[in-house]
Amino acid sequence: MKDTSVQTQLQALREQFMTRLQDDCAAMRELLDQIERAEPDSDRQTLVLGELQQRLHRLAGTAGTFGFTELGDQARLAEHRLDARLSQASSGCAELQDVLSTVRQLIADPPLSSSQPASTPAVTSAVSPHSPPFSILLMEPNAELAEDVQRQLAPFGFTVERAPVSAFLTGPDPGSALPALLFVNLDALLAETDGAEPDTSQWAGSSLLVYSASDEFDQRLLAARMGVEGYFTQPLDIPRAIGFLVRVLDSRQEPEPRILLVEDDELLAQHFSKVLQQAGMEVHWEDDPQAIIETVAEFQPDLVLLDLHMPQVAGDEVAAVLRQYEMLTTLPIMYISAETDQQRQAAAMRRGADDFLTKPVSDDTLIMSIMARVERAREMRTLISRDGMTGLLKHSSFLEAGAVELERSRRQGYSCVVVMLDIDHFKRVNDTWGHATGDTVIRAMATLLRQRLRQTDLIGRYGGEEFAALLADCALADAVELLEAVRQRFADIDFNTESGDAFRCTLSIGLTQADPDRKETIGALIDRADQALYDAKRAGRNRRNQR
Ligand SMILES: Nc1nc2c(ncn2[C@@H]2O[C@H](COP(=O)(O)OP(=O)(O)OP(=O)(O)O)[C@@H](O)[C@H]2O)c(=O)[nH]1
Repeated sequence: MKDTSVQTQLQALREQFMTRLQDDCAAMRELLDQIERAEPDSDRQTLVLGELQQRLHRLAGTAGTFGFTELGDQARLAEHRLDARLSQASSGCAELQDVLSTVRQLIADPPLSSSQPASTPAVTSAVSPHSPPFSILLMEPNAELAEDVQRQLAPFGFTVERAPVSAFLTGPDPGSALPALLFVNLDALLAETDGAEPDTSQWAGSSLLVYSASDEFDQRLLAARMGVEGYFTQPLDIPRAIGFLVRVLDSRQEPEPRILLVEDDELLAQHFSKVLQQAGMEVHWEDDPQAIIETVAEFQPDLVLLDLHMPQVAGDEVAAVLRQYEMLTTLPIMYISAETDQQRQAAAMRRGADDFLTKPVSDDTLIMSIMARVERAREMRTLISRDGMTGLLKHSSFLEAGAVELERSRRQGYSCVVVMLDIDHFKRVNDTWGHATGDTVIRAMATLLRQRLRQTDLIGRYGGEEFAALLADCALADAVELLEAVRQRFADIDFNTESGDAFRCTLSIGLTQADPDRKETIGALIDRADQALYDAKRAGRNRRNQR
């Protein structure tokens, strides 16, 4: 359903554009008069021609966005003709007169009546409708394998239902909620369809993960055409599959994409902001390119959307400055510009950008291009910064992100709590039940932390069975309450082994508060939390201690 208040706001912006157009046309009329009064081929005339070209360029970029496609196209044509005239030293007077009279006609009677209303985004929310706990529907004909997968998923807090493979073709039960994720034996499914590509449309909205005995290209191609998010070969490496599955489900919980928009035209910026916000994104508009570094540090965008032609600093120069910072190497930069010259586009791209969208761009294209980039960048970032087994931040990434968060807490004056957690007598778990079971305990610990802590908290796998967390903007008393619940919940988990035995584990916790007024480093705070953890271990384990 479309959000009518956003539609009304977009319509209001369109009306503002029409009002501004009258002023723009008056300004261009004045420029045309000045050009005619100036000495032909004089510096003065060239200067004013340049100004007129810039105004036409802006009109070409904005008119289409507000639905006035024909006006935008004609402005672009006139801009290109003027550009050609300006890039040659001099050319026929008649040609110039012809362009100028075309512009005069265009602004005297701008083609507004034949316009389409600005397109409205079909995608109204990028946020998944599912909420945790996540449900997984498993379609595996082999009961033993199915039970094994179910058993290994149990400590992660996911609901795992089973269904026959034929249920894939009949679709979800009417009235029942769509599972967050389908985990399907592809070979068994293709046996049901005699090898034909199964129709997945009834499961749209569920993530699809498949496994197969085949690693052939044709089989993988068929899976790609079905839109699967993960493909595993058999025999199934269950811990690896579970790690992937947890990542897919986690990605559904990612915070909304944060888009930094650098655009000097306020009306366009407002239009893009509304369209992206309606699609579930958080948008920060920056009209001063010189403030970009501070804004990036503060807002932490997932993507920068850059206008190319801005009065003070060009978009490609901004991109080049951003790329000077090593930590911003993977930040996606996308231009959105009325520039259609392919050579200029390529030159701008070489300065470190990832994409080029040519204005006018439809709202749907804008949303889909941005979502595709953000999702890909998030996947890459996850691979680089996260531990494959648990999905938590790696040691070095935790320290890096922790330092940034502490800096932010100092600027904004809130306090943070740093926590160290360690599974008790973990060596015994490995020695008694085997390393694979030990891995399951580590994963369960990670999942529990992710479920209990907030999205904004940082959680890292600090060492083998040692975890670190930074709870942002959190009072010590709240942290104590939260971690006490984590400790108790962990002690309640029943771990089942392949041999049918069950066991439980406990956890020791050390925590300390970071005072925003004291400039302590993340390393110093972790040391203090670690000492508190050591005290808890010495005092008998399965307890929490603070310093
Ligand atoms: N299964 C598994 N074990 C790991 C992993 N990383 C580290 N370990 C094991 O974790 C154990 C840690 O043991 P210790 O540091 O001696 O401590 P502990 O047995 O947990 O005892 P306390 O911390 O004193 O309660 C070692 O046996 C490591 O081999 C891992 O990724 N998987």
